[in-house]
Amino acid sequence: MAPSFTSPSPPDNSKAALKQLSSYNSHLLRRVSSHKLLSISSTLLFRTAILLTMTLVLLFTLHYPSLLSHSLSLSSPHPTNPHRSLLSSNRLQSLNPLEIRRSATPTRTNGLSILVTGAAGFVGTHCSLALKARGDGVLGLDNFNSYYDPSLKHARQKLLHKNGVVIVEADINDSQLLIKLFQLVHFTHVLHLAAQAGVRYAMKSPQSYIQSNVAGFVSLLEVAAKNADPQPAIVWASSSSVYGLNKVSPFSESHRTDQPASLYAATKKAGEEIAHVYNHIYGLSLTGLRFFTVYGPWGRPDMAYFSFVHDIIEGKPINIFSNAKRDFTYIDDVVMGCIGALDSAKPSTGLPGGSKKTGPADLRVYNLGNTSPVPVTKMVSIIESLLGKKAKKNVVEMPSNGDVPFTHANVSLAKRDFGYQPSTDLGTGLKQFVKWYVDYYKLEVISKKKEKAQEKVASS
Ligand SMILES: O=C(O)[C@H]1O[C@H](OP(=O)(O)OP(=O)(O)OC[C@H]2O[C@@H](n3ccc(=O)[nH]c3=O)[C@H](O)[C@@H]2O)[C@H](O)[C@@H](O)[C@@H]1O
Repeated sequence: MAPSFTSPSPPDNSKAALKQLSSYNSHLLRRVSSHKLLSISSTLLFRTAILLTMTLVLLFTLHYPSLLSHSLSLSSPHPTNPHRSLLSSNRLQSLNPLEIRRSATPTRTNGLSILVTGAAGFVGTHCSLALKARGDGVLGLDNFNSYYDPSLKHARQKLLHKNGVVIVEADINDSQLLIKLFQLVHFTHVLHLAAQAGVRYAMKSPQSYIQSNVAGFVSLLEVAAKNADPQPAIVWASSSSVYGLNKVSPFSESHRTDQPASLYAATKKAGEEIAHVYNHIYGLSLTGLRFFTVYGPWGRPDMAYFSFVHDIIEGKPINIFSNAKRDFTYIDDVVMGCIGALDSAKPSTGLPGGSKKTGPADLRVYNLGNTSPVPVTKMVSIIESLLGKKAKKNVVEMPSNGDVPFTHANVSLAKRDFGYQPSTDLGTGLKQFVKWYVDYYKLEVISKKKEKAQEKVASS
């Protein structure tokens, strides 16, 4: 009998087998489709993640271009700080365009519109007041740093505010903010006085000099050359200290300035070279003013005459560097010099957007001194007689900390070009300073007394 290949007739449990098979199939199908689903969804997830990342990067770039521009265009020695951009955008939002424009708009025909950097500083305050008083538009900028008591800077700010000058609180390294200011106002001029001052402090805090006097200056020049429309004429504060170890006296602008004695002097000299570059490439009109030991009311507490008055009143000893002489220059004379430099500056010749200049522009440098050096010992005896009190004097050797033994300005160039003629001798100028000092600090004492009296009333 041939083997029968006929399958045995299905057993009776065929239905159960079918059920099993279909359940197996559907299980398989479910596994397959869940695998498919898994791979599809993971692809989707991957793509969505990429899309999301790209969107975020795009949004970030659009929102914070300052991060990129800082790292690309600023030659700041400091690493880019993301907080700075956030700070900048906060400051941008807090700007009041109406107030800014009102402050910067001249009130006389053909008046200038001037951005004064370092407006809460000593020279900045006096210049801003004088410019505003003659009908120019003035907007101040200051970072109110704590190199010396910021309350004095705020008191100067109050004075300026009373006289219609607004100060924007910001750093000159904040290029986004500078750009915004130049968008709001078509400044005809910049009086750039913001700087890290002080000769001897450079040994303690060298980086602050680089940040303000080099990087900050470049930041301002970049914006003035590339973003301002029209490009403003810029007058800025250099220093007598650029003469360094020069022995030829009186100091004239043609003398050598390649031997600075301090980092402060070196950064001011660097500023003069940087000015040359921006004048050469972009046609910025640039005038550097070499100030000679400027003093007067609302002055800087870090300077010798100021601290001597303070210490003599307090009965504290003072150190006098033997044989030191300075061409002390009174603030009102310096203000006249700054205004003369602003008025005589020819316009910049570059086109906005950083295109090359259309012709040569002004590149000038002037001494603003008093032409009459006085020994520091003499300065102290004038203060003693004004205060009616003797100083406790320690006459010591001049320490080697960047100081130079003497300064003496030849100002014939400034006289020729804008009529600069200093007219205040040290005795007259110090008298004005002491008068201010007594008034200013007496008011403080009175207000403290009042405060105490009020506290007593409140506690009783
Ligand atoms: O002409 C300038 O370019 C510079 O003038 C001043 O620098 P400086 O002349 O050193 O002014 P002070 O610090 O007020 O010193 C005045 C004189 O007093 C002397 N001095 C200073 C301090 C001290 O304790 N004792 C002392 O005899 C100094 O040697 C100097 O001869 C400013 O502080 C700088 O910011 C400015 O740029």
